Amino acid sequence: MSTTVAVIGGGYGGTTVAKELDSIADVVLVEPREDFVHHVAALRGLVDPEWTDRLFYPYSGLLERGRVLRDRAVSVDQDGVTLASGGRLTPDYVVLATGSAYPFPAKIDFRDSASAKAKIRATREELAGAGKVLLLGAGPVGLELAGEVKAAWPEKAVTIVDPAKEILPGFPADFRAEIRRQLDELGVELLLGTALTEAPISEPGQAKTFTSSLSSGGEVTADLWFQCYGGAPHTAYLDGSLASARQPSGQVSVEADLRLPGQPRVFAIGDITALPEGKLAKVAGDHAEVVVANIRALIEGGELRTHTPGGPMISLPLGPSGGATYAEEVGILDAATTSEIKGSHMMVSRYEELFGLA
Ligand SMILES: Cc1cc2nc3c(=O)[nH]c(=O)nc-3n(C[C@H](O)[C@H](O)[C@H](O)COP(=O)(O)OP(=O)(O)OC[C@H]3O[C@@H](n4cnc5c(N)ncnc54)[C@H](O)[C@@H]3O)c2cc1C
Repeated sequence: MSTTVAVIGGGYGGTTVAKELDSIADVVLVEPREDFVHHVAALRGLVDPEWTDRLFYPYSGLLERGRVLRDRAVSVDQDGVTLASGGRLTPDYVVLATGSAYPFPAKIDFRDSASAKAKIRATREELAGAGKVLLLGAGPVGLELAGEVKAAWPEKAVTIVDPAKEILPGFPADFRAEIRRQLDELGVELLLGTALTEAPISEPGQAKTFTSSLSSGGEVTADLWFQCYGGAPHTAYLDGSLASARQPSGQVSVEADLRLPGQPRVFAIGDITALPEGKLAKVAGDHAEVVVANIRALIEGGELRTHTPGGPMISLPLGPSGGATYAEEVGILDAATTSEIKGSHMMVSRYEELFGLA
């Protein structure tokens, strides 16, 4: 009888595990969304109408033998998975790959793709009519969104506000300086070490002019704002003896072989893991490779592999032709290289291949 594997969450990590185990195990991928959403390109999808449809990939092309169950795990314990539909799975192995939530437009919280696309299009219309755009948060999402807005509408005023004193802590000063130089060149106003003293009167993404005071003195007026901070891992479903692996942050503790402590049959990968490394699709893919190798070893025999968290890395486009990239092995890469490796194509060909569209 074939080994059964339930993969919970069909994002960057989960789809890789499901696809790669499809030929050696009976795989069930549990995912509430109608389509895979290529969130790495979500901000391009907001500003550029040609990109909106390119964010969505049907799960139907992913697996040959296994199935994709359009459902949601409401409880996962040491013995199996309880689904929102009421069903129960009791596989040999469970891979938790439920990722994280992030405010729109960086992540899109609709499970049906028509509603998701309608929300993106409606927000783009609001954005198109706004002269002054305020982004709260100068992390990778706020900075990338500033670059996308400026690339699509150079005439708009874009201001980023963040209480931190510096952008992108943990990255080399030269990298931060290069990003700041390009933001200056684009005319993006960066207000660091300050915060709004009261919340904007409008909803995020809604065109409605407001003025708010800044904690450092002065005020800021904008026609529309977005929240560019506040990611949170999806792990509330952990139950039974798995619940103790859940940290106060919501992240899940894992051993070096990516199993939950004391759990021989339950793995976790990607954004939910409590590992000291960047929360990246690239990292979720690295975790997926280790888990695929380990489930294979558990089925066929052999040594288990371990994952060692890597150093800081980022590829930060500022529009299709701007931005910079940093990784320890390569150092700082310029705008042209960043455009070549990410900004011009947002890595869609990888997903066209994964979902059988290439
Ligand atoms: C704007 C933006 C740009 C980014 N750019 C890059 C980049 O250039 N390079 C890079 O490497 N990373 C990038 N990232 C980070 C990257 O998107 C995440 O690190 C990555 O999505 C994590 O993958 P994951 O598999 O852990 O989870 P996710 O991709 O978040 O997938 C989790 C899946 O689980 C599903 N799920 C959630 N709860 C349940 C449940 N209870 N039951 C079943 N399914 C569930 C969700 O619907 C989702 O489909 C970017 C992120 C954003 C927001």
